[in-house]
Amino acid sequence: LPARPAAAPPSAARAPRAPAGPRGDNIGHRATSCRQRVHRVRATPQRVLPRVSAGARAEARGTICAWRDTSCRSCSSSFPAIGAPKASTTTFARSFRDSAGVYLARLPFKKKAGGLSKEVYFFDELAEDRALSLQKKGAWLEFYPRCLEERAVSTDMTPSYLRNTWSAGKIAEYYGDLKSKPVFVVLLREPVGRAQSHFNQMEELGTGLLPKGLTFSGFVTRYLQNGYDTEKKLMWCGQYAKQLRVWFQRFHSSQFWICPMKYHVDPHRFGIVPDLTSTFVRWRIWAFRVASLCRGCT
Ligand SMILES: Nc1ncnc2c1ncn2[C@@H]1O[C@H](COP(=O)(O)OS(=O)(=O)O)[C@@H](OP(=O)(O)O)[C@H]1O
Repeated sequence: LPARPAAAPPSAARAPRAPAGPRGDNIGHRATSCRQRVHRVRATPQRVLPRVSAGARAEARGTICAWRDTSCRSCSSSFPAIGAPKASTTTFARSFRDSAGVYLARLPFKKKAGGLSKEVYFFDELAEDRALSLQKKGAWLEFYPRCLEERAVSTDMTPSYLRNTWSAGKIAEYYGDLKSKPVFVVLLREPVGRAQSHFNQMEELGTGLLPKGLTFSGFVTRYLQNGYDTEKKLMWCGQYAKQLRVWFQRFHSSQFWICPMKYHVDPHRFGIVPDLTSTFVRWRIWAFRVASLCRGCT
């Protein structure tokens, strides 16, 4: 990973000296009494706040500058869906991205869907071979909307992150001091059904990653006999407890929104919430107006 950009030098972070206030606020004034001196000390930190319009300030309230770098004003993903593969993440992504204020990365090299991308693979091993990579951190952020637009949530829904033990570390390193801010969506499906769905997809795609003639039932039998797993680790993909343990070592467990797939695709049947997705989205949009990550919003 590249080193995090160095913090801006103190002189750059410091706001220019304010002119003498006309209304008796003594910021920038010479303190002439003890009382004024105390007031001045308290007021000083406010001087580093950006001088932006009231509307923009309201929008930015509660957002956090990741790098204190005003050259880039794009917002990183604050709400990644990390898995699991074949657990209805595409359905989730579709309903979610149609909600107001929700943004997916728009990748110029992607032809379909106007470049909108559910799966970015930025924190995956694949990222190293792609146009996006951790080495191009700034380039990645440019694909997200700018701060202070009507953005509530920006997201990356790459379901392979959950199973990849390295993705948690990459994300934690990337966010650094702000790693307590993102919230991760995890949809989980009954593991054998998940594996079968994945197996079928690999067969249909003809990836060549399955041994010739192997049926799903033969695969399960071999797994039960000697722990055999395919090259794509289809059985490992369903071992959520082990995977989440790695994530919980990097992030606090309260940062994970974990939902069994059956509740997501058929909430009525379980009498949970009449419309789980939209309720969830509304709640999250509210939450992320407060907690979203952004870069350079000063
Ligand atoms: N609404 C609803 N109801 C029932 N089942 C649903 C629904 N949405 C998605 N699915 C099933 O989820 C499987 C695809 O999951 P993903 O979209 O996560 O796949 S992927 O990882 O993005 O490739 C895939 O499972 P299989 O059909 O067993 O392959 C989809 O049928």
